[in-house]
Amino acid sequence: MTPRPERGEMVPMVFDGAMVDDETVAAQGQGVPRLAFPRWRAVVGVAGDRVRAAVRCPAVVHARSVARYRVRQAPRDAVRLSWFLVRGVGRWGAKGWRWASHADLRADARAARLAGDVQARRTAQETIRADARVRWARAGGVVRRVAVGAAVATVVLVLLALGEMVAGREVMPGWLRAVYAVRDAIGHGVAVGWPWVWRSTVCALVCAAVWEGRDRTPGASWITRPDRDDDGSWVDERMISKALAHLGIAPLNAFLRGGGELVYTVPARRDGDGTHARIRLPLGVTADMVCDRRRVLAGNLGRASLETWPTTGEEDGVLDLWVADKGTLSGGAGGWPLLHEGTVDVFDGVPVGLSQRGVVVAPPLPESNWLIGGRPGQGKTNLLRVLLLGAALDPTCELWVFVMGESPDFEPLRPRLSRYRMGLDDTVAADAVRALEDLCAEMERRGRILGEQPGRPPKVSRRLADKPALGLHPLIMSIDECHELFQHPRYGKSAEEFAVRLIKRGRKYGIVLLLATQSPTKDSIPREVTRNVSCGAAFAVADHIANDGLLGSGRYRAGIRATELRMRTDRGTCVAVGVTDATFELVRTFYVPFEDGADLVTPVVVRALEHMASTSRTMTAREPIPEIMAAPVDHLEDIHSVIGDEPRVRTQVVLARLAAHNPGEYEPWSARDLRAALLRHGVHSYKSDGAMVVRVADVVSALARRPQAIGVDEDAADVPADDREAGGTQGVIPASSGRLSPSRSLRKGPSQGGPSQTDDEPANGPHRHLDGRSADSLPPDVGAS
Ligand SMILES: Nc1ncnc2c1ncn2[C@@H]1O[C@H](COP(=O)(O)OP(=O)(O)OP(=O)(O)O)[C@@H](O)[C@H]1O
Repeated sequence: MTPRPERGEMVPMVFDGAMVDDETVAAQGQGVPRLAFPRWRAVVGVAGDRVRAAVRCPAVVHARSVARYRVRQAPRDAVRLSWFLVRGVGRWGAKGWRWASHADLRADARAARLAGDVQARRTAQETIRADARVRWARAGGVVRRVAVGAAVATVVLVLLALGEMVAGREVMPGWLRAVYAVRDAIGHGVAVGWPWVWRSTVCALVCAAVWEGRDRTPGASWITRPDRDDDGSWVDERMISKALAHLGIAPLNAFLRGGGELVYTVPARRDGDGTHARIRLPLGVTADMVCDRRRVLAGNLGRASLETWPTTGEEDGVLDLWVADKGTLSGGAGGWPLLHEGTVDVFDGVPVGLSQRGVVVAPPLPESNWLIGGRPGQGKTNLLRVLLLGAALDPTCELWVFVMGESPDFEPLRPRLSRYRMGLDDTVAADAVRALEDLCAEMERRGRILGEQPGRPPKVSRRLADKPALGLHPLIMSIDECHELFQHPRYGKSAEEFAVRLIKRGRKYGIVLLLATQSPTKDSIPREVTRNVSCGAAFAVADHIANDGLLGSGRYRAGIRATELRMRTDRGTCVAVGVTDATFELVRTFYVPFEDGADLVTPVVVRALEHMASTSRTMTAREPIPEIMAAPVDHLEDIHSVIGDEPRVRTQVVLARLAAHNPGEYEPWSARDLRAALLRHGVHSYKSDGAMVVRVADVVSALARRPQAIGVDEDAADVPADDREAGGTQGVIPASSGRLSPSRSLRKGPSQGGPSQTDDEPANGPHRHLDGRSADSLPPDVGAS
């Protein structure tokens, strides 16, 4: 008995055990089987792995699933085949009866009688009679030929038999013996082959009857199709027809129920990572009716909605269907092919992503303008950055970037940009509009230069772009969050006007506009812009308005829908039009990270700059021409001129006259703007007869008081530096563009709040002088010289 432990004393617990010595251990060890042939086991293991891999390969898995399915379905198939046989014989009977009774012609005659069409009825009856006569004549001819043939054969056989009876074959001449040999061979062949002939005839008839009685419902199948629980289900015409038959479209259902068969103008065939088919739909059915039921169609085909793309073909009644292989669209596009090496020719194309077919989408930049949009955080900026990085790797491209918001997304590109502004303040909008205006002027210049070239080439080509003296290099301007610019109360209208001009006409001149927005509605992006851009890229959007705003009107109805893209899940994937010859592409964009400390953009920019430094084919090899600046507007002078000699004028009248005098500048002005402009010069407005007025004497004395510094914006001069609107990020000239000559300002700096030079700007900085004049890399107007 175990003694009871004292309270608090530690006692070891024993569960079970036995004492063993070394000999016992050695003896037990001998009983354990040892690995006699480890190498053999390794060989068997490798072979086993190979067999397992082969068994798991898709073709074998597919074959196994078909075989399993067939075995499962065998009893059902036997019953169905019997039923087909009976139904086939029945159908033959019915056909025979219709033929014998001239049922089709009689139906025509009946229809003509009901319609009261005597002539048609008479024609049908005559046709029946003539048909019957021809038939009997033909049957008589056949019977006659058979009877004559049988009689001749019988006579020949009887004569041969008699001849053989009267005289033995031995005495017959050689040729006659040969005739008897042929007769015997034929007789023998018939005796041996007859049981097989009738058996195979019966088999053929049964097969033909089963075929005749087969199920003709669309998608009906009983030979090779496994059911949908097979995870490798594929798409063929039968599956498509079956899926279409269950969409709930009444005219389509009626057509298929009536035994109609859909016409596949392009039969289902492999197309990239999916299957493509083109189907002519029956009367009363249009492709957009199918597009509207896309989710049901996807479900019927066993695919996700994003994997099923029904679109309108070349006619409304033609359905273009592309179905992705299961799961192929869920992976990203992978790394950008130019991330670590390579250069770009923008005339050949910039790789931006993979299409639904798994091929690289690389649209050329010249002759196109882009509108990129979608809900926040879906990858617009990344796509814009990829396009710009691609262009940066072409040393002949000049890049301008404007970001209408506080966002560092394009900071790493800065050294490669000729103009760069970022920020929310008005000066950024002002500079963006000025850049658009400059591009319009540049477009005119390029038009002249092209006209002077031998053969008057219609557009800028690679060859012309490579001639530095002409200054026809690709000029790419990008505006991120462009809705902010187009909706700007002061600059929006001018921005719209210039942008529309550029989009409509810049195409030929190597000038490209890249616009990105979160808000592609008709209020935020001018209609003329959405209508005329050639490339639209829509990431996940909320509704058909945004969809059509980006991709062009009617696209949603035609089934080209970015509304199907899911927020977050499909981040980086967009529906794009105009980027290839196809009606649309589902592009999984390449991702070049610039976030959370990861920056793969900078190395590409460094590479681009190094490439520019090492080649003579750069846009900076040309002589620059200065930025064409907006003419300064002298508000006080303008106010004075519209007041004229009147002692005092109501502010509303001053505003109206100013708007008439310079609509671009003053149309957006409100009474508050006018008051602020006057106050900057110490001029107050007063109330007189219940209305606010401006007195001419005050304006004249303010004019006399103000400094006469030439080239200094007097508004800015009146305002203490600290009170001025914070300037956005200044534009910079690429580091490698040190050859730029000093600017030759055509006009004076901006009218108000022009960006001031900041201390932290790089030495080669924006090259913008304090008087608002700046250099840029546009070439000189050689056409004018
Ligand atoms: N092609 C892509 N592949 C993988 N992830 C991507 C891709 N494009 C974008 N993303 C992810 O989506 C995030 C948002 O991307 P991006 O900033 O380009 O979106 P956005 O639409 O411009 O957003 P916002 O409208 O807020 O500016 C990125 O930080 C990145 O994580």
